[in-house]
Parts: sequence; C-alpha cells; structure tokens
Amino acid sequence: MPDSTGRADDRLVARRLDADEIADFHDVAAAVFFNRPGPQERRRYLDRFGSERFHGVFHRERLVGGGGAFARTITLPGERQCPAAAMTGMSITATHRRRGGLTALVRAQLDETYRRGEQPISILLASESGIYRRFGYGIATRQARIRVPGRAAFRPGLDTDGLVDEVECAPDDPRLLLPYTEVSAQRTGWLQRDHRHWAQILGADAPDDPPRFAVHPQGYAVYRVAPAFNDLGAACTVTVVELVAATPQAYRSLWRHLLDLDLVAEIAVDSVAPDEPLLDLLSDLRAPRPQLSDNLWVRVVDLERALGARRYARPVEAVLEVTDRLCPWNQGRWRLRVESDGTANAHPVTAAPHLRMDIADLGALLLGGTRLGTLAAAGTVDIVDRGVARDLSAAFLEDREPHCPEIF
Ligand SMILES: CC(=O)SCCNC(=O)CCNC(=O)[C@H](O)C(C)(C)COP(=O)(O)OP(=O)(O)OC[C@H]1O[C@@H](n2cnc3c(N)ncnc32)[C@H](O)[C@@H]1OP(=O)(O)O
Repeated sequence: MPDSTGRADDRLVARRLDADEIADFHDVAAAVFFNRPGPQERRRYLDRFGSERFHGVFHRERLVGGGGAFARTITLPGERQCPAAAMTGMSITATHRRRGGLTALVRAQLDETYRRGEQPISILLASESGIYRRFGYGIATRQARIRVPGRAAFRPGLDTDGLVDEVECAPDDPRLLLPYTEVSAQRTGWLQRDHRHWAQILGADAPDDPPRFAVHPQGYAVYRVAPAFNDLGAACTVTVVELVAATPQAYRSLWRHLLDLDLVAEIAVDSVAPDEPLLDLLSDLRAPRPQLSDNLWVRVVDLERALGARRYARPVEAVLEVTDRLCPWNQGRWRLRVESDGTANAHPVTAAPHLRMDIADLGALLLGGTRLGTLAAAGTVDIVDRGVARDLSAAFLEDREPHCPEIF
C-alpha cells in the first residue's frame, strides 16, 4: 500500500508466527532450501516442531521468509546444562533478499529470547560463514571433516574387545539413548535430545534410506553405505552419521568395526571435533586429511546469565568492556569473578577494563574452544592488562575441544 508520500511501502517486517502460519513458513523455507517436501513430510515436521517458536518476515502482509528459535539444552564447560535458543531454517525468499529481512528476523528473535528470559544464549549452524558475525554470533566450536581409507590400521598395542554387534534400532532404542545421554551430559557443545530430535536425526521419515547401526555395551555407531563397484572391484563409502562411546574401549572397538567392513574403500565423517581421538589412534596420522571449518556459532543474549551458566578452569577476576549493537542491555563494563570452585558471576561496573571486545568474541569464548590470545592476535579483542588476560584465557579454556555433533 502507498504511504503518505505516495511510495509503496517496501519495508520487511518480522513478527511471531501463530500455529496456522507455521505451515506457510514451512513451504517458504522448503523453496529457499531447494526442497520439495511431500504432504507427509510436511505434516511430520509440523507435528514434531510446530510448537517451537517461529518468526515470519512479511512484505505488505505477504510471508516472504522466517526462521525458528527452538528450545534446546546445551552442555557448557563443567558439565553444566544451559537452555539455548537454537536458530534454524533462517530463510528469505529469493525475490526479497538483501533488503534487511534477515536483520529484522534476527532482531525480533533476539529481543523475544531476552524478554522471555529462558535462554541466555542463542546457537546456530551457519549455511555460509559470512552471515552471522554482524549479528553478534561468534564461532564457538570448530569441526573437522575426515576421510579414512578402509582397513586403516591403528597404532600397535591398541586393543579392541569384539563386543560390537550389527542390529536394527528404533529411534527410542536404549542402546542409543543410554550412551548418548551419558556422553552428551559431559561433552561441551552437545545437545540434549527428545524423541523428536532422534526421529529427525535417524531419518525415520526416509524409509528408503534407513541407516545401519553397530552397537557396543557402551556406545554405538550410526552409518550409511553408498555401494560402489567398478572395474577394480568394490569401492563402497561408509558415511558415519554419529559414533558415540562412553569408554575408550567402546570408541576403539566401534571404529575398528567400521574400518574393517569388507568392500569399503573409504569411511567419511563430515563433522568431528578437531581433536577427535581417532586422529591419534591411526598409525598413518596423515591419512584422514582433516579439513577444518566453523561448527557452532554462539550468541550471548543475556551476558550476566550466560557468563554464570558455565564453570571455569581457575579463579580469576576481570573487567570486560563489551560492545553490542543489537542487544544494548549487554553493552558496557562487566566484572567477571570466578570463585575457587569454578562458579562465576558477572556484574555491571564502572571500573577501568582489562579487556575490550565485541559480544561476538564473548560468544566465541564461552564454550572454551577459542583462545583469547588468538582473538587478540587477530585484533578483535583489545587487551589492556596482559596478566589478567592470560589468567582469563586459562579460566575459559576447556581440556577437550568443544564440538556440536548434531545438525539442527
Ligand atoms: C541458522 C540458519 O538457519 S543458516 C541458513 C541461512 N539461510 C540460507 O542460507 C538460505 C538462503 N539464503 C537466504 O535465505 C538469505 O540470503 C539469508 C537469510 C541468508 C539472508 O537474508 P537477507 O534478507 O538477504 O539478509 P539481510 O538483507 O538482512 O542482510 C543483512 C546483512 O547480511 C549480509 N548477507 C546476507 N546474506 C549473506 C551471505 N549469504 N553471505 C554474506 N553476507 C550476507 C547482507 O549483505 C547484509 O550486510 P550489511 O548489513 O553489511 O548490509
């Protein structure tokens, strides 16, 4: 409709979608991601996730985009469980891009997340790595893509126990649920799952391509095989969906089982932690050719609560000066005080800062996988007091690399 100047109103406006509108958004998102879901697939998605929070982007009352902010729980350092708004399916239809649609959407989602007060952080996996820093998201975890030749040997002296079995599993099978529940509560970056997430991850909607399962009393592997036979013989590829092990023995035994499958030329995993133990088990350490990229992006929505939600490796006291363009309530100086038991609190102060950083850098640090010194070397964090910064860096760091193994 023309405005008072006679021009058409070209603004894109974001607002919360009601239950009826979520189905329309699902169609918009499917087109954006080049999918053509059948009616059954659409219905299943809505049955599973229709109760989550969705926002839409409108142009003159036409729905042209949107995205979800799903309620998940993530493990933070110190085995602390933290609610997180998991952003997913962010979509703007091709005819309405680069007009501020995503910007309006992210603002609306962050405002609502803060107002509701349930989730101090927002998380996402980015389709392209250039999009989200401007919205205050930082790369909190990294992933490696690996390709291991079939039958690749372990270093000498690494035993396995032969307790792996090939079985059929339903999404609620305790042989999956029990190891996952145990490991996900310990590993920073892992998400808690309910039956909806399991069904989604195990492809319960795609009966023509069911995954295979190898189980061990303390773990499991979910994988698919792409058969391939050429002039020289078999050259099948195993793609590991996930391998979860609660003990080193289960881990080695499951990997040995996959590596020794006959007819397989290569075992592929698209996302493992950069310090995946397999990389230290193989006798040819160069064989997996790990390719690093970004994994989980974290956005601190409520600084005070987010910094208090994890445990730290050592006591420290530091004043951080934080800039935050989108969430001004985070902007300013904060004293972070970590006690000897690793718990912490943050309070606004006026004291001189020891460090200055953008909120995206705090998101990058929160899971303990990014070094403060690296951000300082890149010049995105400004260190005023080097001694305090060194102590703070050590307090933030995790023993193992955090990683989010799940696509959401
Ligand atoms: C968590 C997830 O869901 S990730 C999935 C993201 N979605 C997709 O990849 C689906 C295909 N792409 C799209 O739907 C759209 O292009 C989106 C959602 C990525 C961007 O939507 P738009 O409405 O065009 O973004 P908007 O106009 O608000 O742009 C905001 C800024 O981001 C920049 N930007 C937008 N898309 C990209 C991109 N793919 N790469 C780099 N920068 C980008 C814009 O140039 C703009 O920069 P500025 O602030 O300096 O001017």
